[in-house]
Amino acid sequence: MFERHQGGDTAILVCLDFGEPDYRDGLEEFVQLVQSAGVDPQAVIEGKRSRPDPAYFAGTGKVEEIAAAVRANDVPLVIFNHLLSPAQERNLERALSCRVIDRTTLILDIFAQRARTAEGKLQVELAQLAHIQTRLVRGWTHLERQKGGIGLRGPGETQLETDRRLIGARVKRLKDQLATVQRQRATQRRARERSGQFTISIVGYTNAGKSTLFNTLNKAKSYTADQLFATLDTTSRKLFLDETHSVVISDTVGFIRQLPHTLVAAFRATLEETIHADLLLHVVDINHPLRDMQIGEVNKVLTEIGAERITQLMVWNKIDLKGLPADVERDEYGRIRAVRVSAINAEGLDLLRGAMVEAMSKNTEENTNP
Ligand SMILES: Nc1nc2c(ncn2[C@@H]2O[C@H](COP(=O)(O)OP(=O)(O)OP(=O)(O)O)[C@@H](O)[C@H]2O)c(=O)[nH]1
Ligand SMILES: [Mg+2]
Repeated sequence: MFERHQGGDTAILVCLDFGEPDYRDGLEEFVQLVQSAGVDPQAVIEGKRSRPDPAYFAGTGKVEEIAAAVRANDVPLVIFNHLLSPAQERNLERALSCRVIDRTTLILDIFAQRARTAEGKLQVELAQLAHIQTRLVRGWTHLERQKGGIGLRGPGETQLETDRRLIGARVKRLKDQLATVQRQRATQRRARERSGQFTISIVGYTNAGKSTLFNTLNKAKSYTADQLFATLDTTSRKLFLDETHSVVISDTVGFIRQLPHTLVAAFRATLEETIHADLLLHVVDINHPLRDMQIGEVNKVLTEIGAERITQLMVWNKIDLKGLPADVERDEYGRIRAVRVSAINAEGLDLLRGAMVEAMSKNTEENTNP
């Protein structure tokens, strides 16, 4: 249904949060996101959002600056690190004579490229359709002859009605298919619950090292990479913590700030594992300059999916990069707050296993003595 990204795309990036806190790091994350989508950034236009001209989002002078960069670099695409309304996108495309996409379309495209399982693909397509539906009012005709690349599917104006109907029908079919998958998952989960199996979900910001931790703990092979959103589908394994304790542990999709709502909604099925976990391992890159923001964003998404009450064990990862020792942090009551590890070197994983066993026994105590 969509033209897949062909690779080799080039783009001008626009980030208008200049002066906001964490501006530099946010920009760096944006560039990384764009590269994760397989797009080659040619230049970054920076600035502040313009108040007087909301239709353009950027003021007219800024739009001219972007247009000049588009011409100078001969790029077919401009990517904004912001959510754009359909009207803003349309106005900007007219003014710049090239495709304009927003942060949501960018993230959706990365997800579309990464989805591996049937379930993951269904969920991404559903999210894309939801995003497109709001954009179908726009005039596509001015771009009709351009081809390829992310964010572009070019039905002409006359196609609009047909497209709306087709999309509606497709959304319904996808939802039915997803419902089937969800029922299967629920059945599996109930079977696990009946067997009294303790379940743990690894959660965290994208690129924190969740899959690396999952692999090292399981010595299994799950896809890791230094790119954003390497993992999109939930993988679960049975893990023995010691002679007497075993758990089912799941690796999950990473979170990012401004994760599109449509995507969170679509990924509910995958995140079901997280909602029903007995314990969350919240993995954080201890060296990351934005780690506090990242923790906050992860907790925000957890609240959004109804998982905010599940006990969290913080895992400060990548201590090797700072030469920090593995360690367990406890609060004033002696409860474990966090464990410092290096997932890649398996440093501190014995401490982490111990902490998981402790959390398990706490949990059982609470359940038997309410
Ligand atoms: N130095 C160091 N690098 C690490 C460590 N753990 C993970 N990494 C690296 O960090 C990058 C991201 O690791 P992943 O395990 O794919 O991260 P993730 O959280 O699963 O990411 P997504 O699936 O994209 O959300 C990879 O390049 C890993 O090699 C660690 O303990 N130390
Ligand atoms: Mg991963």
